Amino acid sequence: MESSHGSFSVDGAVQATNDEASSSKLSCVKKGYMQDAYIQYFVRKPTRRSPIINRGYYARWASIRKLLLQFLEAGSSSNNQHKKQIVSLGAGFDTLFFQLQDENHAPHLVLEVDFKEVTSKKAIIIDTYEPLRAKLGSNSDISKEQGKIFSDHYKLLPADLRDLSSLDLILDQANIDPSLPTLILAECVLIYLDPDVSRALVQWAGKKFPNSIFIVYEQIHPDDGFGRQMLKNLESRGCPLLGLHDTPTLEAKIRRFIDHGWQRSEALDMDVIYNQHIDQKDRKRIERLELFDEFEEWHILQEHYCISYGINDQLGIFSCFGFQSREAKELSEGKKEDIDIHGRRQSPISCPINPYTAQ
Ligand SMILES: C[S@@+](CC[C@H](N)C(=O)[O-])C[C@H]1O[C@@H](n2cnc3c(N)ncnc32)[C@H](O)[C@@H]1O
Repeated sequence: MESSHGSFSVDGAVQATNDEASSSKLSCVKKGYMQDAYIQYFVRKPTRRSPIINRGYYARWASIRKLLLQFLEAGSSSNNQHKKQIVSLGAGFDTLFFQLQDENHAPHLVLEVDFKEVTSKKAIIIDTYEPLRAKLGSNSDISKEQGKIFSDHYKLLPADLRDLSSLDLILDQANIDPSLPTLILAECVLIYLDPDVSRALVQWAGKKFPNSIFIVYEQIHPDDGFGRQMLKNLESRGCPLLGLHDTPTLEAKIRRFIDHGWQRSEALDMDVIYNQHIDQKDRKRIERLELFDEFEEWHILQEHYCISYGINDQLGIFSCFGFQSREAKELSEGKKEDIDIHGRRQSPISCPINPYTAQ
């Protein structure tokens, strides 16, 4: 089918990146990097990935998981317990909803959005495998042809993210309440969109959700040797990183939020996140899983991925959300020992401390 916005080959190739992501996640799970009882159902031909790819996916999973848990905990100590929502844009075959159900962390509502080609396949798989279908609860309605699932706490709906009016429509269909604390996730998604489109999407979300965190995981630094090669590789596979030149630095990722209506924003590259913000014990555990000698490539690779987030906090529940500010708060409250990655004791710092924080 020809998309109204681009050629079949580009949309088809971008959709195929989801199969690759699922396959890499399964490879990680099989090697013991992380647990996910559900990703197996979404991968037809399991493939073993190299240690560097496995470690990269683990870093991505662990860092997003850390932010996600912060979001789910935010405001829980106050008298007004808020229902929470997750809206995953370009969710692909992500199994987050199913994992959170098992862990008793599931929020009030999870809405996943992707191209219809992807949501139809996801609906078929969920309908086929009982362990997935059972998680939807008894009150569920699956339409495989339309790529739609409606259940009490999980909705899967098709939309093209380039069409904001269709997004408005599906938020209504999914019964999303824009005033509730909402986590918007875009993992390896915005970078495939034209920069005008991703800016419009960021602005749309910022206006729509006054109490929200918008987390973006994607590539950065197109202008060095590694960055140019990364661009070339994806272009040759038919899915160019259309947004990379528009947001080539951490500052640019932050500006995309701040210039489009978000109250606060932070951005960190994955090398920093992996070294400083992922649980050290778990990092040590996964570093023993496979023989690993590609240290130089590893650092370069990680420097070319980043996480940025925008924060809208009308309710005042996200004041210490984020990698740096949250930890700084724990430090200043004496809940945590302030030791850097070299084991040196640091002086106390107050929240927030990220040099890239913009207000
Ligand atoms: C690399 S995959 C990532 C999937 C998932 N977020 C993850 O991290 O595993 C990118 C996903 O974004 C979706 N996507 C890209 N452009 C889109 C658009 N314009 N509308 C809807 N979905 C889109 C693709 O179909 C694909 O499933």
